[in-house]
Amino acid sequence: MKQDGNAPEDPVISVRELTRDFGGVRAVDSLSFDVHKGRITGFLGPNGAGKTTTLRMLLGLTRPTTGHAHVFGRPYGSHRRPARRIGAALEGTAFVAGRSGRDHLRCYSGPAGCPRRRVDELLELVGLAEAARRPVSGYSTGMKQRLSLATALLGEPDLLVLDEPANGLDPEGILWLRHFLREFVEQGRSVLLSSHLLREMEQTVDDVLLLHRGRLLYTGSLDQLLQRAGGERRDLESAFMALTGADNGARL
Ligand SMILES: Nc1ncnc2c1ncn2[C@@H]1O[C@H](COP(=O)(O)OP(=O)(O)OP(=O)(O)O)[C@@H](O)[C@H]1O
Repeated sequence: MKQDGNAPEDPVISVRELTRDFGGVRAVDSLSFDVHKGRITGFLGPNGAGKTTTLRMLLGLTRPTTGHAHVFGRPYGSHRRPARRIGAALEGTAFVAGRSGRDHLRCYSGPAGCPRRRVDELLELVGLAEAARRPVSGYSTGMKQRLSLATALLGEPDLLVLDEPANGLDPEGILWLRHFLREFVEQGRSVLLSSHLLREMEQTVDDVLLLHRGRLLYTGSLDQLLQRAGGERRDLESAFMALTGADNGARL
């Protein structure tokens, strides 16, 4: 039976021929891919590859030049209560400097349809309970990442869309994030995360969308990509280099 336009076998995200130009610059070039339920999908590529622009189009924040991006079978903006289905944390989230982490979450809890008591549960979950009453201006980058994640979780979404969630996290934080995301998808939910940190993501993702200069180089499982990479070092960086040509100056 179809639910909200999305049968179990349907992709959680479907992107078709998605393109975005900024003036003369083609930031995203004819992307087509699907993201599947119960998987952690890594949207990977070097700085400037077009990851953030794509995620912004997915979330209805940037208009595509052509093509479309659907979440649960329809554009993000046409969901009645998007935060109940899709939790998003994009880079550069603005926080009101003097506001505490707890008050930040409380402000967003109403629009997300979340009871206020859940705010304290979420602060505990992301490891910010002790810092909850301190102003966000005093938070480290990693603490802000945790707060962004908690904000994305307010609506108890089925899908998390995270832009560079590992940035600013220390090794312990990255390990924590990895475990958290694994538990999240084991509940039948899904994650799309962007990152330029290929080594970190190799330990985290199930599926890979490899992006370079706005174009998709690979879409499929991490295992298949590593198999294809061949060579002595079967890792994501080598696979990326093999797909782009090792001497093309791509910076990771
Ligand atoms: N608002 C904008 N105006 C003009 N150019 C833009 C704009 N947003 C992005 N771009 C350009 O589009 C390209 C892709 O940028 P984007 O931020 O999507 O890449 P990214 O893969 O997310 O990079 P990073 O890992 O550095 O965040 C870059 O060349 C960038 O300069």
